[in-house]
Amino acid sequence: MRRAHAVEWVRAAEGELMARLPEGTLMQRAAAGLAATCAELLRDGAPGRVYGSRVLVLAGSGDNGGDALFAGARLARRGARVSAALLAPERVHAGGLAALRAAGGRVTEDPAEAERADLVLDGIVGIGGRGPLRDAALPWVHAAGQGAATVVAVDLPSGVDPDTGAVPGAAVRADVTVTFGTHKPGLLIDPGASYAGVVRLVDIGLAEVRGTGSAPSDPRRARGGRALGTEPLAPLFDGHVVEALQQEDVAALLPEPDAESDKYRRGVVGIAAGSARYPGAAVLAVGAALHGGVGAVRYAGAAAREVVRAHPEALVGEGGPKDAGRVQAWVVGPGLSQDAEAERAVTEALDADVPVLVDADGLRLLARRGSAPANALLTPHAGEAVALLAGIGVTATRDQVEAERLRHARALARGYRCTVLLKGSTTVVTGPTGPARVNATGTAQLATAGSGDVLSGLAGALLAAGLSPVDAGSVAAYLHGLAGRLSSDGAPTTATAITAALPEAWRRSR
Ligand SMILES: NC(=O)C1=CN([C@@H]2O[C@H](COP(=O)(O)OP(=O)(O)OC[C@H]3O[C@@H](n4cnc5c(N)ncnc54)[C@H](O)[C@@H]3O)[C@@H](O)[C@H]2O)[C@@H](O)CC1
Ligand SMILES: Nc1ncnc2c1ncn2[C@@H]1O[C@H](COP(=O)(O)OP(=O)(O)O)[C@@H](O)[C@H]1O
Ligand SMILES: [K+]
Repeated sequence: MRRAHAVEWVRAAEGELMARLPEGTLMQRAAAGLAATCAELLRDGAPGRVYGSRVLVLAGSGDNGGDALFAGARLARRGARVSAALLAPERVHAGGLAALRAAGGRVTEDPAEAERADLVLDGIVGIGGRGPLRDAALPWVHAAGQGAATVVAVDLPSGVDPDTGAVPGAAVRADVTVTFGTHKPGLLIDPGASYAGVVRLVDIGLAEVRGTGSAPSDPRRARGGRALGTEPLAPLFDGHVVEALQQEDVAALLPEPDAESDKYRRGVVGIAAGSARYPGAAVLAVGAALHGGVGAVRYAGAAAREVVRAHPEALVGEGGPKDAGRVQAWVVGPGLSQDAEAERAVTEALDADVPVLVDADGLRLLARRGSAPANALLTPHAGEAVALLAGIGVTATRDQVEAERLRHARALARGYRCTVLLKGSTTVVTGPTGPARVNATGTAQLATAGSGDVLSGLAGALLAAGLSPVDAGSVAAYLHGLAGRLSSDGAPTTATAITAALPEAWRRSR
C-alpha cells in the first residue's frame, strides 16, 4: 500500500524526530537522497555524468530551498557546475547557501540559465506552500519548462497544494519528484499528481514515529449543509489520510473460488439498469459483472431481452429488484432514466437490505432524498457529485469538485454517511472516516461512453462477492483502469473493449 500523510501529521512527526536528533540531521538526510537521485538522472541522461553538468537550484525562502541548496552543494562537490536562483534572497536558507558557495556554487539572476541547464532542482516551496506560486518564481518556472533540463521537484512540485492536489495557479511540471519521509496527498491526487512525474520516496526516519497522529474527528460534526473548507481537511486516522492500492494489495483482496465454492457461495449480484431507451447500459453493466468474480448475475428491468441476447449466462427478469430473487448486492442506476419506474427500482434496491451500488440516474434520484443506507457505494462523476452535494445543501461547481476531489468526496461520504467513489482523472474512494483510497491505474482513454457502466457492474460484483464498499470500489477502479490501459494501448478504446480486457487485468493483478 502506498500511503500519504497530511502536512499537519508530517510536521508533528518531523518535530518529534528532530527533537531526538542532532540539529540539521533530517535536512542532510533529505539532501543526500535528493543529490543521489539527481546524480543518477545526470548519469543516465544527456550529460552522461555528474562532472561538468549544469545544475540550477531554484531556492525559495523555506526549508524546501534549504534541501535543494544542500543537494546542490553535494553535486558541486562532485564537479557539477551549480548555480542557484534565490527567489527571496533576504530569507534564503543561510546554511544551505553557505554550503553551496563553499562547494564552488554561485548565485544567478538570469532565468535563461534554466533553459540551458541539464537539471533544475525545484526547491521553491514544499509542504509550506500555500496558494498560487508567487510572481518571483514565474520566469524561472517558465524557462525551466522551455528548456531540455530534467526537472526534479523537492518534496513536491511547487504550486501543488500538498494536502489536496489542487493547483491554484502556475506550478512546476516535474519529471521526477523526490519526496521525504512519506507521500503527500497532493502527489497522488490530480491535478497535482499529474505535475509530479515519477515519485521517489526518500526515507528520513519518519517510520520511527508513525502512529502519533491525533484521533479521527467525529463524522457527525461534519454532516452536510455547511460551506466546505471550514473543517480540518481530513482526520489523521492511523497517521495517513490517503492510500493507493498496489498490485499485492489487490491480489490479497480479489475473491477466488476454492474447492468448496458453488455459484451461490461465490455471491450473486443483481443489476437494475438500462431502460427501453438505454438498453446498452444494462448490457455493459451485466457484461462487466460477469467478469467480477461472482457465481451468477441477475438482471431486473426493461432491457431483459437485450441482456440475455448479449449474455446468455445472465438470469433475467422484466420486473424490479423486489421480484428478482435473492442477491448479495445490487447495482442500480446506469441508463435507468428518471421516471416513476426508475424511482421504484431505486427504492426497491435501497430497501433490499444488502450492499447497494448507486450510479448515474440512480444518483440523481438519490440526490432528491439526500440520504443513503450505510452499506451504499455511490459512484458519481464530478457532475453527479454536484447534484449529490446540492442534495445535502452544499453548493459546488464541477470545476471545484475536480480541483479538490478529496475534500468533495469526503463531504459526500459524510453527508450521505456511506462510501463514495468519485470518478475522473484520479478516482477517489472514501467512507465518512478513515483513509481515502486513490487509484492511479487509469488513463484518460477511459473517458468513453459506457465505461462508467462497466465500472458499476464490476464493483457491484465485488460487493456481492463479499468485499466492503471501500475495497470493492477501489479494487474495481484498479482493475477498470488497468483494463482501460490494456485495451487502449495508446489508441481510443470502447466500453466493450474495456470489458473484454478485464480477465487480463485480473490475471495481472492476482
Ligand atoms: N521539517 C523538517 O524536519 C524537514 C523539512 N524538510 C523540507 O522542508 C520543507 C518545509 O519547509 P518550510 O516549512 O520551511 O516550508 P517551505 O519551504 O515549503 O515554504 C515556506 C516558505 O515559502 C513561502 N511560500 C508559501 N507559499 C508560497 C507560494 N505559493 N509561492 C512562493 N512562496 C511561498 C512562505 O512564505 C514560506 O517562507 C519540506 O517540504 C521539506 O522539503 C526536509 O528538510 C526534511 C526535514
Ligand atoms: N481523464 C480521465 N482519466 C482517467 N479516468 C477517467 C478520466 N475521465 C473519466 N475517467 C474514467 O472513465 C469512467 C467514465 O465513467 P462515466 O463518467 O460514468 O461515463 P459513462 O456515464 O459514459 O459510462 C470512470 O471510471 C472515470 O473514472
Ligand atoms: K518543491
